[in-house]
Amino acid sequence: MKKVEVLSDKPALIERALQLTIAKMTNAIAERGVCTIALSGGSTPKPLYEAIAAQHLPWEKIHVFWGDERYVPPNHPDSNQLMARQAWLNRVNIPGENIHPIPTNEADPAVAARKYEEHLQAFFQTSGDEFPKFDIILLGMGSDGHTASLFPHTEALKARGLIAVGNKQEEPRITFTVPLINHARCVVFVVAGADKKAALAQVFAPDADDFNYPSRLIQPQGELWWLLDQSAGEELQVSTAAES
Ligand SMILES: O=C1O[C@H](COP(=O)(O)O)[C@@H](O)[C@H](O)[C@H]1O
Repeated sequence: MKKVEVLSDKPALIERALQLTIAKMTNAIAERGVCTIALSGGSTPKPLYEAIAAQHLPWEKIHVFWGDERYVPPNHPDSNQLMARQAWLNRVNIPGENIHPIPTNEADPAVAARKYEEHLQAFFQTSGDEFPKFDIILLGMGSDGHTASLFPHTEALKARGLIAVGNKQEEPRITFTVPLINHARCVVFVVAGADKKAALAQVFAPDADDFNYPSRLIQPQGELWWLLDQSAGEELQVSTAAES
């Protein structure tokens, strides 16, 4: 199931992303007693995290992971973990053990990737070829069509495990792989800004190159939502009807 919505502006986009995220969290808790959510980084989701922090939710039933991380210490201004803690997690009464950051303290990022993979397998009690099923994976998209830290024409796009080392030029990052994302129950892209328009046209084109526009590779078994603001999505032909 793929749904695309174009919202009038960024505040409307964040409001819709909030409504959808809360609905999916609430459903997961009602159905399975717990919600597992993976967060995106970058600049777009910060107001979404601030809005989630203002909700009354059963925080002890929510487990928070990250879909990608820059390979910097957790107190570095570029850290996706730091941004989510400041905007959301430090503001609510969520137990520390429900927060599952990507480690960035190993000399070799590949070791950190393997440790996060083991952490996921232990938490979800999966092994071998089995993939965890996240209730919600939030994603952003860069103006080059990357998502998480799956950059165009990088080895990480071909990874078949859970976690890979992604590279932005020479800079290492840790990222969920395409198959891990595609096993989610619900994937929500939240994309804002006119600089995303050209890449979005390629991501939605019937015959573009998946390795040039990695967001095309995200085709989950569960729901796929693309929430766009008007400046990003104005040239796409899509319905604006809201549902959840
Ligand atoms: O580098 C990253 O960028 C994307 C998009 O970020 P945005 O600033 O354009 O919102 C993000 O989804 C990813 O998590 C992040 O590491």
